[in-house]
Amino acid sequence: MNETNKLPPVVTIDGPSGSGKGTIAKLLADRLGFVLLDSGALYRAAALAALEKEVDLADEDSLTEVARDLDVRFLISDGCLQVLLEGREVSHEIRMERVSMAASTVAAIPGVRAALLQRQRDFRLQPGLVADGRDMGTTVFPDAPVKVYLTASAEERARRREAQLREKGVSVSLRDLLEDIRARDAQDMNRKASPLAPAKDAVELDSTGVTIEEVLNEVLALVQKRIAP
Ligand SMILES: Nc1ncnc2c1ncn2[C@@H]1O[C@H](COP(=O)(O)OP(=O)(O)O)[C@@H](O)[C@H]1O
Ligand SMILES: Nc1ccn([C@H]2C[C@H](O)[C@@H](COP(=O)(O)OP(=O)(O)O)O2)c(=O)n1
Repeated sequence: MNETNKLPPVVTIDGPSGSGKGTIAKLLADRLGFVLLDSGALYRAAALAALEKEVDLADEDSLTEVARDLDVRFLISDGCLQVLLEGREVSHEIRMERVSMAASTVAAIPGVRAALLQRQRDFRLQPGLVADGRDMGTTVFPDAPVKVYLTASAEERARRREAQLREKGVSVSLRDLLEDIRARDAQDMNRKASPLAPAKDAVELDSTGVTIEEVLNEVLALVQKRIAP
């Protein structure tokens, strides 16, 4: 048995915004009793810290410093992920649209990604990890036995976001949401450092018109096949 075989197993779920990564990762982690890593929350917390410190989003050195010094903690409370930035609850704030776009901008900086790499790997604990993001299968956990690349059409993803926001009492035009999604896709896919792309050994699942339960069952079948029970 080599070192890799002794490490806890990882299921990576990468894909663009609104493809259902977070939903599937949470359900899967609950079902398997695995640890959950929402890597986007880490980039979002870094972006919020930068916005609050009024750091110029073009100043790569200062943003790298913000990421290195980031005081962020994740707690699970009543089954929900709570994000604490310098001890303050920011779970809702980091999901705001201005933070989403800033997170995508901050995440394109190689120094920021390097500063957050080990923190993500530290989530790999027994009995296993489910990690969602953009580069979980390509860069952070390249040896993961199960890699999923989840997609859905941009229109469907915008509709999902609209429904999600409507539920929170926020009304946003579908056209604006579609524009935001396309802008973020382009930024995340075209950057040099760990761009959003399927790992060579990832299984690609298109969730357009597919229910959450059906996606979950497909991923569970992969887990059963590739991770020894
Ligand atoms: N297969 C699916 N069919 C319909 N709605 C979905 C599906 N997967 C996720 N959703 C819904 O879409 C929204 C965005 O999902 P989320 O998991 O936050 O996406 P991501 O983490 O990829 O940005 C949520 O409201 C979620 O309930
Ligand atoms: N592993 C990751 C996770 C997120 N990011 C960046 C790129 C994304 O646009 C932002 C926000 O990610 P997040 O997964 O929270 O976004 P969505 O829920 O998919 O809308 O962070 C990244 O570069 N690498």
